[in-house]
Amino acid sequence: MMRQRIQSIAVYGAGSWGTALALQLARNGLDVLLWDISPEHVDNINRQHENAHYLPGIPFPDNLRCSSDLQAVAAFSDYHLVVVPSHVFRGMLKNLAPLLTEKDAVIWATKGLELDTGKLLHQVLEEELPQCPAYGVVSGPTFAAEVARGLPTAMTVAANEPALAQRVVEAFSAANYRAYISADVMGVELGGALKNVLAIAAGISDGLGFGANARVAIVTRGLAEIMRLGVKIGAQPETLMGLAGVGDLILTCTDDQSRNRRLGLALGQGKGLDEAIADIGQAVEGAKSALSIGKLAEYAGVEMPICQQVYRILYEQLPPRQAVDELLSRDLKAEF
Ligand SMILES: NC(=O)C1=CN([C@@H]2O[C@H](COP(=O)(O)OP(=O)(O)OC[C@H]3O[C@@H](n4cnc5c(N)ncnc54)[C@H](OP(=O)(O)O)[C@@H]3O)[C@@H](O)[C@H]2O)C=CC1
Ligand SMILES: O=C(CO)COP(=O)(O)O
Repeated sequence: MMRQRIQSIAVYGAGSWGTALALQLARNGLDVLLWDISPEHVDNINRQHENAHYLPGIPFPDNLRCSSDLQAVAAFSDYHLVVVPSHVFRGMLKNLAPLLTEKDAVIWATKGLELDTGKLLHQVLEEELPQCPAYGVVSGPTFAAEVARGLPTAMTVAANEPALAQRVVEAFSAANYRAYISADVMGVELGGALKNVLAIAAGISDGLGFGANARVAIVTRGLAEIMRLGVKIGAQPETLMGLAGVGDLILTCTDDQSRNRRLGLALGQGKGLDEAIADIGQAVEGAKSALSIGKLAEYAGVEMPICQQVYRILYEQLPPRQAVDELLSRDLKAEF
């Protein structure tokens, strides 16, 4: 299908990431309407011309506005970027379903799996929005605060229609921002979901006071888990070795801006799960994905020992130090 350059876009979720992406698109000249579920949050944003709660000190340009009127936002553009946390992804699409038609293209930046089913988000989208055949996902090593400040960033855009990927890449790309085209929707979304669980593992290791060797062992053996599952369910290995795979894995396992890594640090230092998540006060997707990855791994018939230990620490009260001992005492085997 021929697609014109994207001139306007509706963005759903005025949290850190939805706002940062909306800023990037607006600075590139698109008309952007940002939706949030909370009318109070929307009022504050429109009054202050910034998202003081999630990204303080970053002014909104005039072509970025905010609304809590879902019907008006959905009617604003034929392009829809969903950036709500994964546990409300299906509900968001259900609410959008009566408002969208086949002319609408849906892109998401959410990283995670569906909580109860372990489904990938493109599967949820196909179930909830069968009338929207064109869809895609954006992902990569992209901390919201850095994107909001205009710092150099690269990411991957995968879509089931090449012209859509091309137009979304153009919409985001600028002197400070480089987006790459991909056709591997599954690989891009899987990389983004799995790295969050592994970032919790890296944080736990650092929280326990283990060193650089342990952290990088987790990154590398974590990548082996991502590759094993990804290749088994049909992702392209190159995608998992790219920005949305190993790139994002390294970023979130090694930098304290990551909320998933910070959850791990807190657990390793002896904090409880609920307290640690409350202290962070934002989406910590890995805590949810740790629950659903087990289902996907079981379905695919692959072993994911690090992800499994994270699950047991979070939900079966396994002491972090014992989890590490168990990982180190597994049967010796070939690396690949
Ligand atoms: N932050 C980052 O650097 C990056 C985040 N991501 C991904 O983006 C997704 C969103 O994360 P992020 O923006 O960081 O999270 P935040 O915690 O910063 O914001 C969450 C957003 O979701 C909204 N929300 C909460 N509940 C609902 C609901 N029931 N219906 C609709 N909206 C709801 C919140 O609204 P309210 O504030 O009004 O409660 C808020 O706008 C996650 O999947 C994350 O992994 C991906 C790349 C980078
Ligand atoms: O996905 C992210 C960066 O690419 C953000 O990571 P956290 O959700 O761990 O903060």
